[in-house]
Amino acid sequence: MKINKESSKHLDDSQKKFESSMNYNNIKSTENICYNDINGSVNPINDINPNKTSIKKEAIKITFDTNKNQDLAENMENDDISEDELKNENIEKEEIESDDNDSENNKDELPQNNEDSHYEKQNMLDYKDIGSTKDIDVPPLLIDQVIGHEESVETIKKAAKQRRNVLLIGDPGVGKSMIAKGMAELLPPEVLQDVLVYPNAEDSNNPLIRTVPSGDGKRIVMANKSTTKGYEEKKLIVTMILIAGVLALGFIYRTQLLFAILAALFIFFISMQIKPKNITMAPKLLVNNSEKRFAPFEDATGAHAGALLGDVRHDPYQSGGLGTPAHERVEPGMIHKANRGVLYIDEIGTMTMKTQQELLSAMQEKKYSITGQSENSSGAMVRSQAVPCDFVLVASGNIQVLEGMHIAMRSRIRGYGYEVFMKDNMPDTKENRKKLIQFVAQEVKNDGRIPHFSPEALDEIIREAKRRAGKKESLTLRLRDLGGLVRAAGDVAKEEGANLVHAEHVLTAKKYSRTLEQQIADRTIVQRKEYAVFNPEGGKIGIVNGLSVIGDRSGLMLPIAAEAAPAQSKREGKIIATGKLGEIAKESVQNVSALIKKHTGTDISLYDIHIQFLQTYDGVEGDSASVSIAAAVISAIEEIPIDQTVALTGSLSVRGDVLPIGGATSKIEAAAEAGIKKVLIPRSNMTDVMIEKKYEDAIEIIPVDTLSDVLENILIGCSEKNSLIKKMKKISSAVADKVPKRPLNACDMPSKS
Ligand SMILES: Nc1ncnc2c1ncn2[C@@H]1O[C@H](COP(=O)(O)OP(=O)(O)OP(=O)(O)O)[C@@H](O)[C@H]1O
Repeated sequence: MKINKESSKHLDDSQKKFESSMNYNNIKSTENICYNDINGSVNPINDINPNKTSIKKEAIKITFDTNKNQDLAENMENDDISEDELKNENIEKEEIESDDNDSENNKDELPQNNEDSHYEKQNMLDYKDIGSTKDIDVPPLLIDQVIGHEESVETIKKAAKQRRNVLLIGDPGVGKSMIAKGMAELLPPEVLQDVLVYPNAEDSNNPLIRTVPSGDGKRIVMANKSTTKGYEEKKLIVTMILIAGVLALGFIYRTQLLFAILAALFIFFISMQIKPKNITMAPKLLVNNSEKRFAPFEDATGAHAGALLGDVRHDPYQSGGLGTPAHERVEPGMIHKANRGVLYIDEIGTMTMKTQQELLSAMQEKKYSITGQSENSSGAMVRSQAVPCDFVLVASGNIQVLEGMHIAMRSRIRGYGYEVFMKDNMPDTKENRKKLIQFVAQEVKNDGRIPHFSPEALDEIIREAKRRAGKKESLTLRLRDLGGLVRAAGDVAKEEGANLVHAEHVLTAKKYSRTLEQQIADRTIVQRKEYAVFNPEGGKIGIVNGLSVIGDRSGLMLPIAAEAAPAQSKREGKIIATGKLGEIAKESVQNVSALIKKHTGTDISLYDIHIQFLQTYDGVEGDSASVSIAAAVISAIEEIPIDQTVALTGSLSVRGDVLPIGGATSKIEAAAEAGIKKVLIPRSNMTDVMIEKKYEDAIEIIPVDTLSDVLENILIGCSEKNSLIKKMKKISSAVADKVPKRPLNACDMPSKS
């Protein structure tokens, strides 16, 4: 086993942070920490550390143990650690300790950081004190159930008070529609109105509109109905008497029977047509708010023009006065139903410009006439008086939605309201974990079919929220997805007849609730292995195992091949990249050429360099493959093989520094799934790593800072590799500064720890 000294200090930080995330206190060292696994057996913390690799175990000991040398000596016995390495470890330890001391001394300078770490160590999560989520009170108001968007909620409360429009921009499932619904609860319900539509005696195609306080509309229509009922009963009796009389005469005068039947039918038909004035003038209740406790909330997402703006139904019997009166065919739109309430439109940019324009004029005028939306329908002849539609618009979508949004609409929201950008994660603090627990309690209550969650199950949910955040010290706010896991875990527990959801139910649910992208990624890995697109063994020139992300959080192996051929053009060589590259990916390919020239001294203008993203039919975007591209190209030019047991990811700056990327955890998991033994990731991503327990022993995670770190870890071949690294050091002083102080590793094949 080899010790990666570079990573030890970093691991120290990661370990401390992870430890605190696990809600363990009263510990003297990491060795005291145990947890129960699915099978109920007690395991040391090393087994649940996401950053844990064989190397990291050592690093942790170095960090926490007082008898370090003794441990190292033990490790030497168990593993192949040389005395030199032991010395280096001592130096490393001293460095770590002095760093720690430094940070102690810098306490005053860095109050925030130290406060945080102190806080992480000292505070216990309160949720261990609760029996289950049953003990958690769910706030009655929806707006108070919104987790993690305190600033947005404040803005919404302000907007509700002043009846302002709001534009919510954020990722799917972060609670935009929930906030909009919550806003409706904050608007005063006592000012609601009902809307009635009456026929217009002078112009039947222009029905009249009347607004009354909410509840009155229903009363007026009911009163009218009871009058109508009495009249209809009387009319029926008279009609029956007349028909009976005529038929009786027909029977008396047998020869006239046929006439009598025809006369009876005629009487029946006429009586159907007779309607006194008070009935023909009966109103139709267009908007009924009588039952509403809160201001109305109308979700008009994806509504077509008729549903949004109101419509008048077609009547094939319009001519001759035999059809349904125009006012009875008038149908309200969502803008009218949302009067004095909230009209919510998700993905507003997908609405046609015409509909957005109409919506805009409705917002400006606060009233909007209803007319038939189809030009070929008789409804288009009808136009009601203006119907009130004084709503608060809450529009939402992701950032791209702005492109499809009518410019005047956006300006109107900005001028008379607020624009809110919603977060997709929140800091991992005690307070926020409590909020997540409240979220689980809410989801259980709202679902109504699943059992409550035990503290260990909550622990597992919080850990998953941390993983899904994909960012250090953060918890995800994509709570719709997390709610899916809560429900799936509840279903598993229910199936087993458990009274509470336990940690093992959450773990089982995680298997069932894999996203489509995760399933596709799994299948792609199997396929690529089958067809030998990549093979995690040995070394190959110009082929590197890159890593990418599909969907939200699914990693995928991205094999990249590079080939360098003498330039065909005398003036300069070309970089030719294939595999459906997006703009950012193309730019990163260009940047790599500058880097290679600068850092290896090779004039790549002498070559035509072909870079292929193997089997990427869906395209590649982002620059997180730039490190991989650089490694593949350097390997191709210098003809030094690349270790195929290693995968890597990272964005390369033009100075050769490896910069952080997104989706570190899922990329590492994808690499482990593909049988990769080592993965190189940017050092600054180390604290983001929260890999699943099952991958912990399968893969070694190595943090890298610079391109030379990458090459050191990925190239195979003793003399060529060393001379390349030396050349790089010599050529670029910038790189030389970044090269680690430690001596070069002995050249060897990758370790199989
Ligand atoms: N911040 C949050 N606090 C509490 N629950 C949340 C939050 N975000 C999402 N949820 C849960 O997820 C569900 C779906 O959220 P919601 O529909 O509001 O998301 P959205 O941002 O509007 O998504 P989309 O843009 O896809 O419509 C909510 O009903 C709630 O159960």
